[in-house]
Amino acid sequence: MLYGKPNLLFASRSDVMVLTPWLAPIIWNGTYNLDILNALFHLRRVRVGLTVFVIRKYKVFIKTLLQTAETFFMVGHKVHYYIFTDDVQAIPNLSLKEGRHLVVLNISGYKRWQDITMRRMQLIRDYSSQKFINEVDYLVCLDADLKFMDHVGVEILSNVFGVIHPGFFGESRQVFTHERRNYSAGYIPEDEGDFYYTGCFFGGRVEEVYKLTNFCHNAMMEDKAKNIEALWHDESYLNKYFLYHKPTKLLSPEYAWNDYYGSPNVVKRKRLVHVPKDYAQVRD
Ligand SMILES: CC(=O)N[C@H]1[C@@H](OP(=O)(O)OP(=O)(O)OC[C@H]2O[C@@H](n3ccc(=O)[nH]c3=O)[C@H](O)[C@@H]2O)O[C@H](CO)[C@H](O)[C@@H]1O
Ligand SMILES: [Mn+2]
Repeated sequence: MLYGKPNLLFASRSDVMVLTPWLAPIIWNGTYNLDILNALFHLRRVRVGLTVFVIRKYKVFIKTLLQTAETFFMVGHKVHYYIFTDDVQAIPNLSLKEGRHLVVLNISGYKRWQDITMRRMQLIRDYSSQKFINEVDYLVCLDADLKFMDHVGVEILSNVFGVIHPGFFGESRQVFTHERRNYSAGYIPEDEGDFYYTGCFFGGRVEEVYKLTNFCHNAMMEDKAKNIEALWHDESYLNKYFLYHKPTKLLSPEYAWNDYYGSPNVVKRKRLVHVPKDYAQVRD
């Protein structure tokens, strides 16, 4: 493996935080050498599962997500796409590159969009212990209304990782839309919270994703028994999990961009971007 020697007296980025106070790397463009990482993960023959849910009208998003993933996601590595859907026929049968597989998982779905988004935690948990654990090393869990526009590879992989929401990376705790009702299982006190993490992208080793999704699902069920729902649903419970079980790697907002937030200087590449959607159209 040939590459330039790392220089201890040179900071890869001086404009952003690249290491959290609990010593987890924050992945920004320019902070890593992809050749080194690819070589290490190839030696481990890493297998990556990507989960996505397309229930009811969200089927319109799947083709773009898969097509762009074939170009930009984990190129050269083994990939399993796990598509959870209520309509197997609607999933396009794309021809995939070598070492990449499409697995369509038939589920029944829920009526309310809030339940569809929250119940992803329960389903990912259950499939993690019954299936994913036997087939892949890492899971990457994504929203459907996304498209890859640039490289997303093994630099994201770690025991458990989260992505900093593009709307809040410069904000104070008061601005974070954490759940603030102390009787909710998603509650985060006003003087706690590190970052605001997006619900659209998280992952890690299958065992860790099992723990994360189990926590979030149980928290949601606790609230449901009290007839409440956290402010931003699964995203709120995810933020609660990450507060007390800190992610071992964080991805910068490059990994969950939304053009609504323009083009700030610190964001050099927009890797995974939201596809604009008409809420009235897709959510019934
Ligand atoms: C960018 C971001 O932070 N996204 C989060 C945010 O809103 P979003 O507005 O991005 O949520 P969304 O409408 O994309 O729903 C989340 C996901 O659930 C699935 N789905 C939803 C409805 C439906 O009828 N069919 C279906 O398949 C689909 O995979 C979708 O991408 O808040 C949600 C909870 O409120 C989730 O935490 C999302 O991850
Ligand atoms: Mn979304």
